[in-house]
Amino acid sequence: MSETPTSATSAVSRRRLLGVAGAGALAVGAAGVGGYAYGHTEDDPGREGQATYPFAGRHQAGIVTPAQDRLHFASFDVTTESRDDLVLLLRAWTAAARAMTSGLPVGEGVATSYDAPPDDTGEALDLDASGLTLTFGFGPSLFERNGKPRFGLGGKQPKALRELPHFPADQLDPARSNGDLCVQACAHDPQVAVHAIRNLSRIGFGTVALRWAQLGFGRTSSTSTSQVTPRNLFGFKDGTANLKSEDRAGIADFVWVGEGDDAGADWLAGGSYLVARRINMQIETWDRTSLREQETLVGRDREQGAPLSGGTEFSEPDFELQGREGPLVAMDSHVRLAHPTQNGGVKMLRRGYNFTDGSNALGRLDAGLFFVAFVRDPDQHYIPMQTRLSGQDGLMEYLQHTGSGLFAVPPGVRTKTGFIGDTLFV
Ligand SMILES: C=CC1=C(C)c2cc3[nH]c(cc4nc(cc5[nH]c(cc1n2)c(C)c5CCC(=O)O)C(CCC(=O)O)=C4C)c(C)c3C=C
Ligand SMILES: [Fe+2]
Repeated sequence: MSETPTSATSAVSRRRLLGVAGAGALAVGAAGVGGYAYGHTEDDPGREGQATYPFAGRHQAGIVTPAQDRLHFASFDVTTESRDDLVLLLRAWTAAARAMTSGLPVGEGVATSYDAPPDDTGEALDLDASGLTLTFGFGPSLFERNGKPRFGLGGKQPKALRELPHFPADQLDPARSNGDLCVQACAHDPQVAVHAIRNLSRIGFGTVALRWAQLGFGRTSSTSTSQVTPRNLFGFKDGTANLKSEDRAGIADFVWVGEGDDAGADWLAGGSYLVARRINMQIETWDRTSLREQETLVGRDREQGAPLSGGTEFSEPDFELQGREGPLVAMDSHVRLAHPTQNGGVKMLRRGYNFTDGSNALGRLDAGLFFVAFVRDPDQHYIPMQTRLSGQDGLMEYLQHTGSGLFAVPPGVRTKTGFIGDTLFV
């Protein structure tokens, strides 16, 4: 559905661009590809299936951008203690991100010395930008480790940027959790997303080390009303009641960090917080559960995604409506516990993906949902809801949270000389 590029100019492969423009003329050629130049529209999330989304802007791309179908998420640890080296890396990542999101190869592409490795690893050379967005975040450990400030960032750590607390039933694997930096790469084509993380990782050699990574397929949320609601691995429509980019007031209230939200971290204004949770789903047990039980646990019907209180997919659930055995939308159903009316009016922008990572020792699928959400304040807009769900949600019987991370997502790069995180480092 989202695989078809809608922009004729941007459906041009990197190889053709090199052929036409030549390596030395890349910057000129790039301006015509869309997105590489600074012609972005402030706050415009773009259309579903677009082949290029602008990299520069007031906010980073990949948040309100219509969720692409593929994900490669990576978390890195910084291996240097030099602030200058870290800033050099962020500058180099910015240049590479500008190029790759425009459908261009990294650096000089393949047209470098025969005696040296090419700047770009090459597997995306025949592909266009494929709607690639790269969204960067900073973990709490970038600011402080073992009680000591790092990189001169003492005093700049946002108050809400702490490791997420232990939630009931968490079974977190430290090797799949946290990290100093994160990059969310989303694209229509998985090879483009993987190419992006691989090249950023390669550029970072000697400065950062990959800590953990997650591939995702099949978005589990819509972030625009123009998108069809996808399904998760339980077979249910997921994303129906998600916060959508067309809800400008909702996005302003619940996604973007505002000026003055945190006086000690004004650099984060225009940014957001990214919550990542790797949630394993007991697929085999679910597949032996009756449809009645499945729908009761979710609070919606499987076919249409309509609330069990009646109506169609986008009808508002009626939590008061009683059936023969109690409320039609059960007290411990996922939808009731996650609904804004049960959470002090809180709405959330979810942007997760299905995943399968082979099978486990019991011969069961190691599969689930890589939950990603962007929130303005994790203390108000994520932690209370997760506490409620982890403790009371009937679905938890089928879920295991195995990975976790919280990252502050700086605002977008706004100037030609700007770089990711420049509001924090300059
Ligand atoms: C803490 C936040 C949430 C986690 C973690 C989470 C995991 C999770 N969700 C599903 C399946 C569905 N979730 C649905 C709705 C929904 N989920 C959350 C939050 C979390 N989900 C919210 C805020 C909502 C919207 C509630 C509302 O306003 O009605 C749905 C219904 C369809 C929809 O509205 O998106 C499904 C289905 C799974 C399987 C899962 C963990 C693996
Ligand atoms: Fe959910």
